[in-house]
Amino acid sequence: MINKLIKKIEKTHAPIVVGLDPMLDYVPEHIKAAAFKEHGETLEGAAEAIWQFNKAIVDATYDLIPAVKPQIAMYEQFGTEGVKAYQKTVDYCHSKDLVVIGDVKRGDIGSTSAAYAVGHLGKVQVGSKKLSAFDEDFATVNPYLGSDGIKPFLEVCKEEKKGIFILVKTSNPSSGEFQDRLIDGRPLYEYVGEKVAQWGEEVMGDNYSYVGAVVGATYPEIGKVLRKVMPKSFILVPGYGAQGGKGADLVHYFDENGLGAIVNSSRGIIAAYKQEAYASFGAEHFADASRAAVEAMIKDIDGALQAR
Ligand SMILES: O=C(O)c1cc(=O)[nH]c(=O)n1[C@@H]1O[C@H](COP(=O)(O)O)[C@@H](O)[C@H]1O
Repeated sequence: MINKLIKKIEKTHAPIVVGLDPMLDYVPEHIKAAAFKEHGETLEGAAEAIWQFNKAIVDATYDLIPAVKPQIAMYEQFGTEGVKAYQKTVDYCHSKDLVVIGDVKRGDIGSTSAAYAVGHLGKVQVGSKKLSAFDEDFATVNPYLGSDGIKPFLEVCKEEKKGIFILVKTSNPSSGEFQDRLIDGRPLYEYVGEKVAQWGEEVMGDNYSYVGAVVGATYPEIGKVLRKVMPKSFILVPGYGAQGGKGADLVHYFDENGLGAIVNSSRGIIAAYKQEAYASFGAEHFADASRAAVEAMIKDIDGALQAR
């Protein structure tokens, strides 16, 4: 899957991923009204609204982008109906040939991680059959439990040729509380980065490993260091747009060929119609606003890469 992701980035010239994080507040009133008319103000109604919202955004942007990243929390808040909307979104994105990064941030003791890995990336044994469940292409993984929480994911990645992005340095304001702590004079994120590089050696694609890393756009100096620590790991870079990251900050996350990183924006794309810059589209044309925001993001990142 890492090879497919890279091919798609080369084809679209867009090292970006659209984050499908559909909070109900971002869904325009006309979509909510139609969903509530059919299902009432219920969890089912909410799930229908976020699904219709996602579908319109995917339809408006899929030809410009290589990948999407649905964040499962936004769906889980609506219970099983929300999880069904997550699944519909994953399947629909696959039908549009998009690479799907399931932002599920899993990781546990070995046996439990194995179940997460099987459910999200692999196939679960049911009687004589092996069945795919969520079937994303990549999943985000939390490394805090150490190697035995990661190894089951590596096994499934090997079998299925899928991938993971392991949290190394997250974009949030308090990420330094633990991740920047010095151990023998070096920050914890560097140790985690080294482990990511090591785990990645076991599951190499053509040029990059199936094991990637998450490094937030909000800490560009750290991104520069970690690019060197993990030369064969693709970096998923969240924190662009709504959290303040800009193209010019991100050039060091990429290799000399403009590969090696993929930048996520969620609210900046899906709720673009609520921003001043795209307000002229209006809520009716929210998906066109998302397309314009994708085009602007590609231009910003490509411009920064060309200028370096
Ligand atoms: O793993 C992630 O994707 C992630 C890691 C991180 O360090 N920071 C981060 O913001 N994310 C996710 O990336 C998305 C960012 O959303 P926006 O700030 O709206 O672009 C959310 O789905 C977050 O959960």
